[in-house]
Amino acid sequence: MSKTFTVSDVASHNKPDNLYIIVDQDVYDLTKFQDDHPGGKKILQRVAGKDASKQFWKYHNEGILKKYKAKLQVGSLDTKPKQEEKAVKAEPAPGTVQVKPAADKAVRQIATKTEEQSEPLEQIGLQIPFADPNSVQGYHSPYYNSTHAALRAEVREWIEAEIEPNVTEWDEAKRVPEEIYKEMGRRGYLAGLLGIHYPKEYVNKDNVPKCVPLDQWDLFHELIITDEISRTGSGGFVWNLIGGYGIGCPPLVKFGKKSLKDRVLPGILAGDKRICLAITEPDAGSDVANLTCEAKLSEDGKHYIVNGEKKWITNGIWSDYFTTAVRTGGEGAGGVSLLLIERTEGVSTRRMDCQGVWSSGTTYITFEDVKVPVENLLGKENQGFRAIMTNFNHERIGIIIQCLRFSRVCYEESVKYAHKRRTFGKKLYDHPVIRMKLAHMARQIEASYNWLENLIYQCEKMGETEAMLRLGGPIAGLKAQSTLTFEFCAREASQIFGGLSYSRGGQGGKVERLYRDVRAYAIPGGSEEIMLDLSMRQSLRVAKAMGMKL
Ligand code: HEM
Repeated sequence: MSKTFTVSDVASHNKPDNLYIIVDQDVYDLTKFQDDHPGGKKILQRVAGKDASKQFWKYHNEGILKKYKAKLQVGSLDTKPKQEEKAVKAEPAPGTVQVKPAADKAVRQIATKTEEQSEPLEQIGLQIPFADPNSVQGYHSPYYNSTHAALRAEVREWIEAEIEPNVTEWDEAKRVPEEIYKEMGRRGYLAGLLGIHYPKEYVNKDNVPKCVPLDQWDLFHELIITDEISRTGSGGFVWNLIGGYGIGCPPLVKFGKKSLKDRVLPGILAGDKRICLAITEPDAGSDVANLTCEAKLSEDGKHYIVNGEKKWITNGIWSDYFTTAVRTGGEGAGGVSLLLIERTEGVSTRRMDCQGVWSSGTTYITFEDVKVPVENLLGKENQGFRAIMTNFNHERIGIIIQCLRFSRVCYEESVKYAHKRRTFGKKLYDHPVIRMKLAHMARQIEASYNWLENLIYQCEKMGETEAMLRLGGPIAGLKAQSTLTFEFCAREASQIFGGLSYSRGGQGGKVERLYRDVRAYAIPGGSEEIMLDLSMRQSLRVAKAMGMKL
């Protein structure tokens, strides 16, 4: 791999049975690969022995090289600088600014000189305006310090190197290797996604994030993990890792008995066991108070016997534990409890085929005479409704973070593509109608994201009850705002990519996938209609109780 070639060395490998090309001063042997090349072998034979960088970037994005480099690269040109910058593209798209090492160093010095949160943090990424939160593009922010910057850099490096090149394959296969989930545990990320302090008492001390002192862990660290894994542009991937866990585990941590937590939490936080949230039923979605799955106390009072069905349960097919809403009492909200059901006799799960989030494992569950020890009751009997409602705020914040990053992915992919695709003699970006689309995407993303950061800050500062009362309305409003933003951005990106986002995979692959994922965000966790209505009802009800004057 470390072999050095001159341009004329490469030129001699110019036959179908001896086919080398140059991309960005690296040399690739495509002799065997040409038969498998999805774009055809003749197109490769036409550039055999030549520098094909321009043609390569016309048809592919960064992920391709990340995926195939190790397999196909045989060396580099003698003219290639030894200490090359990390950027993989030959020419950054015009309009994008690569952070220069000197500038980077200066920014780093600023960041380490003081821990004051108002100083700009280290810049990462391509610096395309609005493609990242401006706090990582050298702007001031009151919310972040150097521990946030370090965590973001750590997660981004992992995702770019080991996840992004494989996400499409995993999505098509409708599952993510179990090893990736375990890695979330080993890195200590799972334990940091519970909407509370970092539960270090349940985590092996070698498996915690090294760049953040755990007593400083806050909701912005959680935001960063979710935001960065969402850069993959796959709702299925994100939900595979944190979809079931992020909503199923918090009720166990908050309301589970100590003996139950001691027994099951370490395995879950380590990524060895999986947990999901089972609330929705074939006949009860947003209308949680009317669910029918019943749990009857056995005569000896030692078990609940559970019977019922749950539908659209994320991660259900892979889960060992199900945080389940059951009816233990009479009708309505006052008869609902939360139970941790373990995978045991009487629990059956089957995968559901859905429009989007393919690798998330959407599941139909049946419980038939399942015996659940009373020790597994989370909180008090018939008081589960409140716990479910509190949990919704955390779930919705997660959905908002993901939707806004997916919107950025649609925008970022569009900006890059608009700088390389030419129509009617000019780049797409040079057509005002395309810039208008990008501007409408950016303004919605930025406005929503600033609201998100503000609400997370409020969650950080308020106690749980105050947050539940005063933030339920705004969080519901922002959930609707971000799913609508996501839908808008996916649509506009799709128009910019044209046919490339109509077929699966390739350059428009992320946009095509996200377009299919939109409904998985706009419907669950409270549909847009219910969210908008709740945002008014809840906000005004609470304000009235607090002395609002009309
Ligand atoms: C290291 C060398 C190369 C690798 C590993 C590679 C790999 C791939 C892959 C995986 C695809 C499927 C689409 C995607 O996932 O993006 C593809 C499509 C394609 N490739 Fe390549 N390729 C290479 C070089 C080239 C070169 C040099 C050309 C042109 C001279 C080319 C032209 C195309 C075309 C036209 C398509 C179809 C694009 C479309 O469907 O819109 N490839 N290539």
